[in-house]
Amino acid sequence: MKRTFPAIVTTAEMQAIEGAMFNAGFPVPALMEKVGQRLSDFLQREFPRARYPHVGVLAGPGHNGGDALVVARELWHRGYGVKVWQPFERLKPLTADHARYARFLGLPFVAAVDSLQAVDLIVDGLFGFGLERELTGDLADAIAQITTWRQPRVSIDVPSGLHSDTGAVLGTAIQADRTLCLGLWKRGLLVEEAQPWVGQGLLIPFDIPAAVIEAALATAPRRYCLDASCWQQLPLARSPITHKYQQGQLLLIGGSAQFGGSIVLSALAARCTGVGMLVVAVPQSLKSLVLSRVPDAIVVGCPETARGAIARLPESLDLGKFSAIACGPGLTPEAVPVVETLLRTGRSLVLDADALNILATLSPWPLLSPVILTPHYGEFRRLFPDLVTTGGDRLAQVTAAASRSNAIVLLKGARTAIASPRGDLWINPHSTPALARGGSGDVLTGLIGGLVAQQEALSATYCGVWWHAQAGIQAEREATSLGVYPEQLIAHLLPTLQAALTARV
Ligand SMILES: NC(=O)C1=CN([C@@H]2O[C@H](COP(=O)(O)OP(=O)(O)OC[C@H]3O[C@@H](n4cnc5c(N)ncnc54)[C@H](O)[C@@H]3O)[C@@H](O)[C@H]2O)[C@H](O)CC1
Ligand SMILES: [K+]
Repeated sequence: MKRTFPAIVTTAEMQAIEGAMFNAGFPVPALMEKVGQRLSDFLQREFPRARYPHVGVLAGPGHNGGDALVVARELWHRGYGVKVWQPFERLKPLTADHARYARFLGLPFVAAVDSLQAVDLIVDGLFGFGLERELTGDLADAIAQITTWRQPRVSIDVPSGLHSDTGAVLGTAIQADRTLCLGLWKRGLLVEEAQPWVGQGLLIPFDIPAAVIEAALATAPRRYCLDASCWQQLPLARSPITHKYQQGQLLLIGGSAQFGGSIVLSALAARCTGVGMLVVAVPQSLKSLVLSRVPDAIVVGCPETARGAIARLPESLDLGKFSAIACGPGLTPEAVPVVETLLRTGRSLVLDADALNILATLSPWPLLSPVILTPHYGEFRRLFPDLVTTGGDRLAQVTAAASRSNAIVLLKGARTAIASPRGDLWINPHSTPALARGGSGDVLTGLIGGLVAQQEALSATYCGVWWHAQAGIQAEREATSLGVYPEQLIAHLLPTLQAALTARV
C-alpha cells in the first residue's frame, strides 16, 4: 500500500491548494465553518469545560480571526464562558460577519486584553499564514503581556507572529503550548528554531482531496511529515520459511577504550529490529565486554592503537557479506583507516559520531552512496561548514547537504530532518527533549543500521527516526523525562512497537 505522509507546505502552496478547492466550488465560509468545528471539537476534548470553563479568544482581522470567531461561537454554544478580544477595526468580510453574529449572540468583546488574564485557556486566532509584517506597538505589548500569564495557549494554524514559511518571529509572537495546524503542516512550524513558539504541534486535517495536493505540489520538492503510518513498515515482513541469513546481516563498528558503552547501546538497539545476523567489530580489549552484554552478537576483536581505538579492520572480516554496515559510536577520531576502508566497500553505510568527524577531515569525499549520515548539528557543521555559514535554515541546509554529498542526511534535533539526494525531505514533528542526552544517538544508529540491513535505506531511516522518538515519548510518559536514559529507551522499543500494532488492529 503506497504510504503517503502528510505534505509540508509553504504559504503559497497552501493558498494554491485552498484556492483550488474554492475554485472547484467549496465555499470559503464552508471551509471556515468546517475548520472551526474541528478546532472546537479538539478544544472540547483536550480542554473540557469542567476544568477550563472560561476561554479567552484573540481574534485577528483575517481568516485566522474568522476561524477563531467560529471557535468562540461554538464553545459558547457548548457552555463555555467566552470572551473575545478583537483589536482591529478593518476586518475581512467573512471575519466581520462572524464578529457581528458573535456580538448578536451576546458574546462579550473586551476592550483591553488584560480582561482575559483570568481565563482558563487562551485561543490565539490573531494571525495565521497571512502575517505580512512585524508585530509592533500595542499588539506587540499585548502579546508580551499574554506571554506572562499562566493559562495554556492554543494557536490556530500558526502561533501569531511566527512566519509560516521560515518559522522566524516577526517582532514578537505568541508562545503556544499547542499549535493546531490546519489542513497541511506549514513549513515554518517544523523549523528547529521555531519550536519554543510552536509548542506541541498537531495537524487538524480538513479533507483536502489528494489530487488537489498532488497538483499543487507537482513541481515542488517533496516535504513530508512523518506520522504513525511509519508503523505500517514495522515489524519487517518475515516469510514463515525465512532463516537468519535472509533477515539481513549488520556489521556494527565502533567502541574504544575511551568509549566502551556506545557500541553496546547500538548493538542492543539493532537486535530489536530483528536483523538476522549482528556482527560487532570492536577493539580486541572490548570483546569480552560486548559479548557479556550482547550474547547473540558475533563479536570481532580488531587490532587496536596504543590508546585503545580500532587501528584497522581484520583482513578476515569479509565486508562484502553484510547488507549494511553502521560505524561510529565510540569510535574516536583515531580510527581513520576504518572509515577510509568502509568508503571503498560500496555497501550500505550508516556513519555516525566520530565516523562523521573523520569523514569531515577527508578530502575529497568519495561518492557517498548508499550512505546515511546521521549528524547532530555540531557534526553537521564540521561536515558542511559552508552550508551553515551561508545561512538558510536547517531544512534548507540539510537538503543542500544531501544533494551535494549524494548521501541521505539525517540531521538530528528537536525536529529531526531527513533529506534525500533527490531533494526530498522528511521531518519528524513528534519527539521529546528527554532524548537530548548521551547515548540516544547510539540507540538510533543501531536501530537504523538494523533496519537498513533488511530494507531500502530511505524508509529504514525515517522509520528508525519515528520508532526511536515514539519509544522516547513512551518512556517519558512512564518515568518522566529523567527516565529516558538509553537502556530505558531500548527497553521501550519493542513494547512501543507492540502497542502501536495493537492499536492499529
Ligand atoms: N488551510 C488553511 O490554512 C486554512 C486557512 N484559513 C485560515 O485563514 C488564515 C489565513 O487567512 P488570511 O486572512 O490570509 O491571513 P491571516 O488571518 O493570517 O491575517 C492576515 C490579515 O492580517 C493583516 N496583517 C498581516 N500582518 C499584519 C500585521 N503585522 N499587523 C496587522 N495586520 C496584519 C493582513 O492584511 C490580513 O488581512 C489561515 O492561517 C487559517 O487560520 C481558513 O479559514 C481555514 C483553512
Ligand atoms: K494564530
